[in-house]
Amino acid sequence: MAASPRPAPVSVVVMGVSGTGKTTVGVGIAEALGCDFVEGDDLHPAANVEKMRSGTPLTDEDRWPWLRAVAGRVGEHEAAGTDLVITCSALRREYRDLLRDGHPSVWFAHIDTPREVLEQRLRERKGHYMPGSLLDSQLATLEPLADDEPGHAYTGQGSAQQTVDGLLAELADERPR
Ligand SMILES: Nc1ncnc2c1ncn2[C@@H]1O[C@H](COP(=O)(O)OP(=O)(O)O)[C@@H](O)[C@H]1O
Ligand SMILES: O=C(O)[C@H](O)[C@@H](O)[C@H](O)[C@H](O)COP(=O)(O)O
Repeated sequence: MAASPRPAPVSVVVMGVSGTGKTTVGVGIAEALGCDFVEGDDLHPAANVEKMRSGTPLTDEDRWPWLRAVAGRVGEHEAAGTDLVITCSALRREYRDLLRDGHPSVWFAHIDTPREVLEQRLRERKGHYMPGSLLDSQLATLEPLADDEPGHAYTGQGSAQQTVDGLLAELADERPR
């Protein structure tokens, strides 16, 4: 009997504004899928990190090299045929189009969290370069997923585990493994 074909790999890009839970939830999704997790924040050029640390929002020009680095990681996993979970705010449609270009594995998991919850999380988060003062610009830049983009938006208001489970259920529905 012929072996059943392996499912095509999926690259879950966990997206949304700062403090929405990308890292926390992304780690949980990767554990459930049994795949690699990549922290997209670690792929920023050092100058971007310093800019954010000093309270200045990034521009499109600042973001392009970072987005290309994220896309590069997706490409590596596609070439290896392995699943991946990677965090990347991917705030604008144009950024997501870059990530998806030539990368059919990409599936966006948008964690959508109300502003007041975000403010509290950023106030309480320790040891991160991103100041809460950049939340306004993050929210102003965010363009929600459009209907023709692969992925799903899920509320980040519940527990992290609820968000992990909700996004995994949507993924299973849209990209059966
Ligand atoms: N329900 C929740 N979902 C995700 N993160 C939460 C939740 N409740 C509290 N947090 C906390 O919110 C902060 C921001 O989460 P983080 O994963 O760093 O977000 P992001 O990567 O999107 O900036 C962390 O300190 C995290 O522990
Ligand atoms: O495009 C951007 O403006 C940044 O990439 C930003 O969206 C990202 O969120 C930061 O790297 C902060 O990191 P956290 O999202 O983990 O707070």
